[in-house]
Formats: sequence, C-alpha cells, structure tokens
Amino acid sequence: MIVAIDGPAASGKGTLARRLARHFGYAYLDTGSLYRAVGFAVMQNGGDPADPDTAEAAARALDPGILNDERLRTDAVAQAASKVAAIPAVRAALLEFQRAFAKRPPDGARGAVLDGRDIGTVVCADADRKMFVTASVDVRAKRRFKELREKGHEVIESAVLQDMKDRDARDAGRTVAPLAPAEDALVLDTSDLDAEQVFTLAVKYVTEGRLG
Ligand SMILES: Nc1ncnc2c1ncn2[C@@H]1O[C@H](COP(=O)(O)OP(=O)(O)O)[C@@H](O)[C@H]1O
Ligand SMILES: Nc1ccn([C@@H]2O[C@H](COP(=O)(O)OP(=O)(O)O)[C@@H](O)[C@H]2O)c(=O)n1
Repeated sequence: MIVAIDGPAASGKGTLARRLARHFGYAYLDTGSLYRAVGFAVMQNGGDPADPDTAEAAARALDPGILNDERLRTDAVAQAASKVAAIPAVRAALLEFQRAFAKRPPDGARGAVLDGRDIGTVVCADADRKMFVTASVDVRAKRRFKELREKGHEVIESAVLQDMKDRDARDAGRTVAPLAPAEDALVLDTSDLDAEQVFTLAVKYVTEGRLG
C-alpha cells in the first residue's frame, strides 16, 4: 500500500502522514526534508541555491543521515529548499531514492506513506491512495508561526506569511513537477479542521478507498 500526501507548506501533511504511518504500521518518508537537506548543504558551503550545478552536486552527495536534523526546519532553509527544488537535475537526482522507499519500504513494512509536493503526480503516480491536504495561506502561516515560536525561533508573523506566499508561488509556478493535486486525489481543506478530524477522515479514506 502506497499512500501519497501532497500539499502546500504547513497544511498539516507531515502531521497527518506521520500519524497514518504509525496507525497502519507503514514506513514514512518526509520528502521535503530531502530538498531542505540539499538547500542546507548549499547554504553551508556559501553557494547559491538557485545555481543548477551547485545544487545538483549537493543533491548527488546527499547524506540521508541529516534528514532529521533540526537545523533543516528553519524558514531560511525552506526558502533555499524551494529554490533547489525548481531545478530539474535536482529533482531527477532525488527521484530514485523516493521511488525505492515507496516500493521497498524499510524494515519490511507492508506500506509506505510519503508526503511532499509531487508524490501523487510524479514520484508515485500509481499510489493506491492520494490526498491533497490544503488550507488558506493565513491559516497555514499562523500554524507555522506558532510552531517555530514554540521551538524557540525568533520569527515575525508577517515575515512567515510573506515567506509562505513566496514559496507557494515558486512551488506552484515551476515548470517541473509543480505543486498541484493529482486528478485522482482526495482534496482535504483543513482550514476549519483540527488534526484529529483530518486524521479520522484520512483513516476512513485509506481503509475504504473513499469517504462517502
Ligand atoms: N489540522 C490542523 N489544525 C491545526 N494545526 C495543525 C493541523 N495539522 C497540523 N497542524 C500544526 O501545524 C503545523 C504545521 O504542520 P505540518 O504537519 O508540519 O505541516 P506540513 O508538513 O504540511 O508543512 C504543526 O505545528 C502542526 O502541529
Ligand atoms: N516532494 C517535494 C517536497 C518538497 N519540495 C520542496 O521542498 C520545500 C520544503 O518542503 P517541506 O515539505 O519540508 O515544507 P513544509 O511544507 O514543511 O513547509 C517545498 O517548498 C518545495 O519547494 C518539493 O519540491 N517536492
């Protein structure tokens, strides 16, 4: 069973994906952390995340050991991630890792949940279940602001909102694998739903293949 979850920043995809994976005993891959790790590596070397050769080299040299590093979770790294993510050679370099994870999940798990921007459209276009989790940009910026504040980051709400708008525009506007719901995805607008309500809907959908 492959479950694909896509959506814009701070829509709640990671929260949902992690919980679904735990519930069903599936493996979980946060594909955004791959792009964040590439953006972070370029920044560490003082490079330009928008430079194709620099970003591709960082993607090819990616060390999966860094994927859970807290330093990837900043807004600056998110911006760099969305710049490297618009480069086709970077996406190509990361594709095989994601597909292999979905096909042969680690630890013999019987399924995999992947979240990102292009899982249902490109990485796992034949996924058994596809969801597109979204919410208004104001709601998403509030969620991310609260999350970053709780982690002790010094952030300004208006800057988080502006960063999110910039990133949404870059992710939806790029030519390769733009952010968009797959034709056969279940769209869940979580603007007025808490994480528990979203999880309940998603469990029903994964189990039954539909909501009605
Ligand atoms: N339905 C929801 N309602 C309110 N807050 C939520 C909801 N889903 C997730 N959150 C919170 O919003 C923040 C962003 O969620 P996250 O799952 O990281 O989003 P994404 O993976 O889409 O960027 C987190 O602090 C999370 O706890
Ligand atoms: N499958 C994916 C996942 C992330 N990304 C890029 O990586 C950036 C960071 O993704 P993320 O999922 O960690 O971001 P959040 O939604 O957690 O804020 C996004 O803004 C996209 O540009 C992508 O292009 N394709």
